[in-house]
Amino acid sequence: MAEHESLEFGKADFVLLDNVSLEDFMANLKLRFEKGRIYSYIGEVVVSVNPYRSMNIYGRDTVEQYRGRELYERPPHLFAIADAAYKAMKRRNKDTCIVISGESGAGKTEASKYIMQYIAAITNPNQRAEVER
Ligand SMILES: Nc1ncnc2c1ncn2[C@@H]1O[C@H](COP(=O)(O)OP(=O)(O)OP(=O)(O)O)[C@@H](O)[C@H]1O
Repeated sequence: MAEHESLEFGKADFVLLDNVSLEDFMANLKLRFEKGRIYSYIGEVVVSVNPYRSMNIYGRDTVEQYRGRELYERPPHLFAIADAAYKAMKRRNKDTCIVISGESGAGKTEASKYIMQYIAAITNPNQRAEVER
């Protein structure tokens, strides 16, 4: 069983909840957060909880785990969404967007920075200069 499927960390995707109620949603979110899992999915949407502490989950090694993978192959992460958007953009040759929503202080700006960092890391050096610009 993959690490992110282990029940020890709660359900990685809220669509797998047996009973969809606010109580069960919050209990799963809390369990995951307490185990250091700040990201979860609702299908193709990432739910993020602001950890307010530095997490060692955005490094080069993590980038490599997500590069070119499908969404459900790895534990929920912003990098999985970034990769899916990048792949969709290349496949369709059309602009793509990622919608980030949440209340003030939820971590939207940080999330957008990690997404851009990921895109910069996986594009080739010529494109990277343009992404960084
Ligand atoms: N992934 C993260 N890891 C660690 N700390 C984080 C993370 N995301 C947010 N934070 C912390 O929370 C603070 C607020 O996050 P951020 O500025 O991204 O919120 P925001 O949703 O853009 O807020 P606003 O809507 O008010 O601009 C950051 O300065 C940082 O300290």
